[in-house]
Amino acid sequence: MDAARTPRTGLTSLVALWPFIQPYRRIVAFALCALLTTSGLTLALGQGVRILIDEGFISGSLTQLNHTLLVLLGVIAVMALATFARFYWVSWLGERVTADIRQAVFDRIITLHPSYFEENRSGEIMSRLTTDTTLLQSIIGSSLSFALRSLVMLVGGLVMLLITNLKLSLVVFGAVPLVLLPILLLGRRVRRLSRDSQDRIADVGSYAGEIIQQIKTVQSYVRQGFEQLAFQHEVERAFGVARQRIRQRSLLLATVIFLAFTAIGVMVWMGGRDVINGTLSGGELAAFVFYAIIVASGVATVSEIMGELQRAAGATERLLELLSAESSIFSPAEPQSLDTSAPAFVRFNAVTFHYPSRPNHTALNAFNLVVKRGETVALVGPSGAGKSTLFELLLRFYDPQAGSVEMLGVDARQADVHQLRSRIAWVPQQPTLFSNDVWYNIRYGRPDATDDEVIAAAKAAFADDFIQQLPDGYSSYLGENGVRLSGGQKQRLVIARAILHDPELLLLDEATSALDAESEFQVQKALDNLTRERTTLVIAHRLATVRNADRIIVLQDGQAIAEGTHDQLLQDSALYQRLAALQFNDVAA
Ligand SMILES: Nc1ncnc2c1ncn2[C@@H]1O[C@H](COP(=O)(O)OP(=O)(O)OP(=O)(O)O)[C@@H](O)[C@H]1O
Repeated sequence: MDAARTPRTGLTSLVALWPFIQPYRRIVAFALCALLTTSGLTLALGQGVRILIDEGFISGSLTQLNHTLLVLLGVIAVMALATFARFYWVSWLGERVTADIRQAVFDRIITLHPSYFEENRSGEIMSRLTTDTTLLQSIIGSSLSFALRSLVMLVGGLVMLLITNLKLSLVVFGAVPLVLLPILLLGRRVRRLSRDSQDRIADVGSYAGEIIQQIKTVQSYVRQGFEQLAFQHEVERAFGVARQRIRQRSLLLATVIFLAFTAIGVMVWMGGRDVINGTLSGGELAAFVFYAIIVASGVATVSEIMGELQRAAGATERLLELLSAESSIFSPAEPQSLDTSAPAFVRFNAVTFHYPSRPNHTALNAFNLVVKRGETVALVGPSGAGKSTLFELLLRFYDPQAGSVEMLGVDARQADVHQLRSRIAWVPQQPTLFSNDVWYNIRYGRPDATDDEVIAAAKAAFADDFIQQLPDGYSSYLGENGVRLSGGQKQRLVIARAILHDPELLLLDEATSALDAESEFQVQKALDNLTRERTTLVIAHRLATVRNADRIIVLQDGQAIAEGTHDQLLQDSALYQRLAALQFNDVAA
């Protein structure tokens, strides 16, 4: 995602995480108690050190020494327990909240209108779902608790410093602005670079994702070398930004440590003079140094974690962007119910439509069509005529800019989207299979179907035979998008899926890729079973299909320019004649 497109709201965007943390308030409270306990006890250790030195060593009392050590051991044991509780619950919180965020983001993505994914690369969205959420997990699950603990220790340490010795404390306080100034200056730069760094990593991910998906094309054109170089470029760009970021952070860290420990050195030197003069006890100086170190490391940790928090703020922003994306396709509050007795199953009323990404290119132009129940209508036309677009509108992936698409007497925009889509089965030109087994893939449109029903559907799609021959039959894993099947087999599987789904309206985009005669024959038989007695709109690429259709619509430039049967159109339409000769190899044409 473009860094410039999202506003940088800084750490305040972390506040937006609260709704996700809020359900676990009790655990937060519990973790905070544990955190306060460990911090408090660590601070108390300083007093232990003082007593140990002043009353144990200096007074030379062995019993006092033993006694002090026992108390100390008790404190250490409680501290260990509280640390366990703090670590466990804080990490738990990180994992839990991240899991919830992932789910919320996915829940949102899956309902978004398809054109959203034309504007945003899927790799980027995936990167948000994985990289950004993982970052949040490490922040909520550890950095935040470190930061809180350091902050508590910092404040507590400062108070204890004041109590222990006022004069020396002033030295420490004098050093604080010196330490804070570089943090503020460098921290801002770290934040900007963090966001850039995340963006570059998302680029790397989406680049690799695309290449892996297209691996066969890449290898067939022997473009591995080129892709390696191109990927290297992406990786190096990401590394370049990351290097700048870590350089700034290292600089930040080194500056802070140098300044903080210089201040401690000066302080020890001054304190040492007071001990020599007898105005300060050895134990007091030791306790003071102890607190000063706590304060210094507190400042260092907080400054380091500031960088982390900035990154988390960036990640949160990116996730929130996704979470607040609104689908432009949704059901009305009170949807009209479909009229199952309506004579026209589908009706396009003067539909004019352009894809959101191409506002100047009309895909459908005042298009009219009525499809009666039970009718099979074939769509024919040159490439880009708008045939697939009709399907996309019927499935309500998009809404037309003018006119209306009606199903069973109701404008698609007034109907319940789920109800509308559940009456349709869409068989796209490229069969889509999920990386799962045959059962899962055939059942996709009707998850509650029994095994027998699945097998019956496979038989009707002439797929049962080849499925039986797969290594594990119906339980065979098909690989990503069914890479382990032939083109004709994939087609028959998706036909089986549609048969099982048993829709009232079938939208069929016949495959153009040529199958061998035997495969073709099998697919054709499967399709016959699928389209029988069903309202069907088919983008036709086969002679048999146009011959069997009740009506053929010839499309050109988003308009229906002719209509009739195959024989009529061969007489009347020059365009149809040409298409028939080319696409259907119809010698009569
Ligand atoms: N997602 C999209 N975004 C932008 N424009 C699109 C999109 N899909 C299709 N188009 C454009 O809309 C017009 C109609 O496309 P459509 O896919 O409906 O044609 P088609 O008749 O199905 O063609 P083909 O037979 O080649 O599949 C074309 O000019 C195409 O470039």
